[in-house]
Amino acid sequence: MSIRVGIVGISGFGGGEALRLIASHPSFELVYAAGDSSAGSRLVDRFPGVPTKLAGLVIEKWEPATLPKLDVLFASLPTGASADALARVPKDVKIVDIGGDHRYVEGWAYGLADIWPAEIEGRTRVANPGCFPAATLNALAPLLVNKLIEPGNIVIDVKTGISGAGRGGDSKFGYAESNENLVPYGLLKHVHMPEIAKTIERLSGGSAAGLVFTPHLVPMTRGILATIYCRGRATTDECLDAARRFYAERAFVRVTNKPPQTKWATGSNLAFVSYAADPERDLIIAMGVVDNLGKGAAGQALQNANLICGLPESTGLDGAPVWP
Ligand SMILES: NC(=O)C1=CN([C@@H]2O[C@H](COP(=O)(O)OP(=O)(O)OC[C@H]3O[C@@H](n4cnc5c(N)ncnc54)[C@H](OP(=O)(O)O)[C@@H]3O)[C@@H](O)[C@H]2O)C=CC1
Ligand SMILES: CC(=O)N[C@@H](CCC(=O)OP(=O)(O)O)C(=O)O
Repeated sequence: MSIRVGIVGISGFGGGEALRLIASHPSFELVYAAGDSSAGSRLVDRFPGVPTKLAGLVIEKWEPATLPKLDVLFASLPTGASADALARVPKDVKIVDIGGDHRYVEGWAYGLADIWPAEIEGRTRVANPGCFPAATLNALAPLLVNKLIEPGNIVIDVKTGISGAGRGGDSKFGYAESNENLVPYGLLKHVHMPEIAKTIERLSGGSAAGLVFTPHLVPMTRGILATIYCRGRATTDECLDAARRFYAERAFVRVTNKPPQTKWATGSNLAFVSYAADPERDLIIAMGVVDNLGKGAAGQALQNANLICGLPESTGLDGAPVWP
């Protein structure tokens, strides 16, 4: 069965990763590519290594009124640039929005594919979580659901690779500014705080009022490591056991005894979670690792597309990570 898919924002980092994954997906056929300044280029001009079958596909100027017949559209546009345009996409085209415009918006499923796949199946509009929520919520979910931590007292410290900012990102993310540099940003008000807080509240039934979230840019291309400080009396083994039970049927979340490393996930849709706890100090440290372009963007987007198309969720996503 061939499922006709399109990508708008294909020249960007998220769209380019969606292209890479779709190119080897057994059921998805890429028939439409769109963008803005890249319109008119063939895929091979932007991606010299693209498989031959896709090389001649021409990137079109993004215009929802002129879409070809599509089953699924992946939107990977700057946050703020997709809401109006996606509202004009015909209802029979399923959409997975990788950007931030539809998270916790009426009519859209919040696509935490490893945590509530049943809420995504059968939907036609899915908002992919942000890259930081993807890393942190997979680590927190087993603790929150099993009431092992206080939902109102969580401190999240996150490190991200530079590709998280996109290729259209601010020039302050150039090599000279980023190499051998560590940069905290978005303190106290990062845009991902509301979706993290809402999900903590949904999973725990309590308030996330004390949430602290601080991201840092680190000089690597891909990867996110979230180190999350929580209050709770469980032991390390109890946290690991809770996570192993919670993810027993899930294909993409690996629970590890060792603290996870960003390279474990590179190029994959995997999420790694682990825990270290000291009950006497009322302290649980949860750790989560993803590739920001994998589980943090295009990988989870394809997992969500599989779910809404009625395919096994791992279809086209079970390749091993890149190592080293
Ligand atoms: N990078 C990451 O790790 C993650 C990104 N995201 C989100 O995904 C979205 C895309 O991010 P990312 O790929 O990094 O960004 P990039 O800056 O790398 O790419 C942006 C893309 O959007 C296209 N675009 C911009 N404006 C328009 C427009 N008006 N009409 C049509 N196309 C347009 C650009 O096309 P052109 O080149 O043709 O102008 C380009 O393909 C953002 O919302 C981002 O926040 C989410 C999770 C992780
Ligand atoms: C390094 C960097 O800048 N990362 C981005 C997160 C990327 C992402 O997930 O963005 P959306 O929520 O807009 O989809 C940021 O902090 O805003």
